[in-house]
Amino acid sequence: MADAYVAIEGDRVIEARARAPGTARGELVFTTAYTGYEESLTDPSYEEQVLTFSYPLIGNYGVREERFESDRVHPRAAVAREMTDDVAEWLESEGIPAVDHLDTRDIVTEIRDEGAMKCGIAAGADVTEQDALDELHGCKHMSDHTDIGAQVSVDEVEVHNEGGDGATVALVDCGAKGSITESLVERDAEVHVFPYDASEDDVAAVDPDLLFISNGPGDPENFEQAGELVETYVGDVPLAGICLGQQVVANALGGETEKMEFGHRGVNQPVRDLRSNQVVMTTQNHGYTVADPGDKLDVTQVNVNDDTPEGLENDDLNIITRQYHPEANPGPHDSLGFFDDVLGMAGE
Ligand SMILES: NC(=O)CC[C@H](N)C(=O)O
Repeated sequence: MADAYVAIEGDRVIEARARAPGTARGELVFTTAYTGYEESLTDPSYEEQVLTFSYPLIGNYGVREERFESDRVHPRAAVAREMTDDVAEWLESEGIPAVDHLDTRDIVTEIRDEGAMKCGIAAGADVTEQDALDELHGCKHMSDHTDIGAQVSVDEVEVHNEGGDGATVALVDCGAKGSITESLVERDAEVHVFPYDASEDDVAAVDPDLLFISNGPGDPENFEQAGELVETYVGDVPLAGICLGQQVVANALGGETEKMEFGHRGVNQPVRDLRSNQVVMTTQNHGYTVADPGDKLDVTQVNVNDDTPEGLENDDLNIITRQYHPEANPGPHDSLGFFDDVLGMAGE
């Protein structure tokens, strides 16, 4: 008998097996990644989402903290065809409901047909279908999480590699993956991690060589202050952005973003560089995209599958942004050169 339920839009309820108990709600999305479940589950970009793994077995190489991208699990719940005890126990210890033994192909097909949708989850011995439906009915649209930055950002400035020989980077933490800081520190940068709502004066105090807007959850339009920093510094300081960072930069410089039908999440998204004509395989996790880059930014890279902008640049203003995750955890590592390029703009 089922001891877990997933309720999706249209009030359809799917039966499952509870792997970690509890109730939760969030935007139902899927990733096609076959490795990197620890990285995905600790990626702050998944805040307020319920993550379905389309790969049928999740957890076959254990759970190791060194692969975490932040200090907690961010999706509100996890859904898999089969989840190992390691992962289930980890999620239970984090208080995150998890379910398996359901047809994840069915869920993926539903999302592909109908788009990313709200869902409710109830798992554990005492739950009912109605508990999952109640969660579904209480679920908000992603864009309505207007202060989502506060849920994922540092509260105070953190400095990494103080006194480092390289560039001074102001990284605006909109929900940054830890490996972005690591990639910069590995290249000798002194990284000042700022709260998502840092002011112009906060940033000016460190006299940065590079302003870097991180990845993060939800709608980029809800990160107004980061956009204001971009408007303030454009032309004076080189600018870089990853994922939500690309979207924030585009919005701030006269472009526009929009919600995609179900987004890109996985580790084998092909991206073509329009200048070199080279294709790289990339890690991705986004549900919004740049619909119009505005007149200050050129689209320099596109997704091979659907032509959406994957890279925006302005050589005169020293701006490079990427929609995918060049820090590449869990990989593939094709695009790590991005960090050399952005630090190159900063004079390194
Ligand atoms: N990984 C990210 O930064 C995601 C960006 C944004 N929240 C989106 O879904 O498009």
